[in-house]
Amino acid sequence: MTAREPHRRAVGVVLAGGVGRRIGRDTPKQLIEIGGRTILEHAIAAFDAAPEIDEVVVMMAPGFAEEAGRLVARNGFAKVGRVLEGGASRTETTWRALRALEGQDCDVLLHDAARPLLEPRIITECVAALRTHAAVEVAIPSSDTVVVTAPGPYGEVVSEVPDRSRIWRAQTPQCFRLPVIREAYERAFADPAFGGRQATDDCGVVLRYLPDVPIHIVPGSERNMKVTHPVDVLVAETLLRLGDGSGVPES
Ligand SMILES: Nc1ccn([C@@H]2O[C@H](COP(=O)(O)OP(=O)(O)OP(=O)(O)O)[C@@H](O)[C@H]2O)c(=O)n1
Ligand SMILES: C[C@](O)(CO)[C@H](O)COP(=O)(O)O
Repeated sequence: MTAREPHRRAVGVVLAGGVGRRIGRDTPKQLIEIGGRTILEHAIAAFDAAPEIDEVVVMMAPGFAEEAGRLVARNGFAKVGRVLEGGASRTETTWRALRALEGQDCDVLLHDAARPLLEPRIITECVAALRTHAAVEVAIPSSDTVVVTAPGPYGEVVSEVPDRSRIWRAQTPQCFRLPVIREAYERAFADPAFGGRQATDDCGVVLRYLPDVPIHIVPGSERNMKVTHPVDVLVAETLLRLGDGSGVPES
């Protein structure tokens, strides 16, 4: 019989500090309803219902924290300890969340509120992976070929076609032991070369500032798509209606 591992606290951070410019509505895209609930509520619900998660922190777009608090209360999300305002970019919102967790010894799962269809399986596998890895990326193999460009005489030209078998599409949650992601962000924000340069994801910050930390991959899913453009609202609604047992393959 193996000794029982001590329980490490796991905190789900729902990043909802954006305004959804690419969707182009009057209110942030995370307040759009799909299947009778806002995108934000779907994202919070995934963590609130997960047995592996101890606490949920919601980072909301400035001016909408009260609205988020109302949605939390309406649903009775018992694990949501704090609803805080986000920053001017996803990177800054993440940094604010990490500072709010100061002093805690926990794992953090940083999730885009814009991904409302996160499956329990992914949360379970991420928390399990954090027992043996300090950094975890959820990703799916790219089904498109990706091309790299370089400036040409009349605009960008294709300069490279990387081997697709090594190209993945990153999703969220991006998961870390708190001291590791804090250290990476601290170094990033202390680096004048990073100032203003916005990382597109959190694993990228770890890779750049703590290159010796291996980043483990947990398989994501096509369902865990990000609502970015207007058409994505229709896709998310359809996937939600089809449900988990729809035969829509996970990846
Ligand atoms: N200042 C910001 C910007 C983004 N996000 C969050 O990061 C996730 C991924 O960002 P994205 O899809 O780009 O959302 P928006 O920034 O809202 O969209 P857009 O770029 O079209 O304005 C979203 O859940 C978004 O709310 C955040 O917490 N704080
Ligand atoms: C973190 C992310 O969701 C991984 O795919 C993505 O990079 C966020 O990008 P966005 O431009 O902030 O939507």
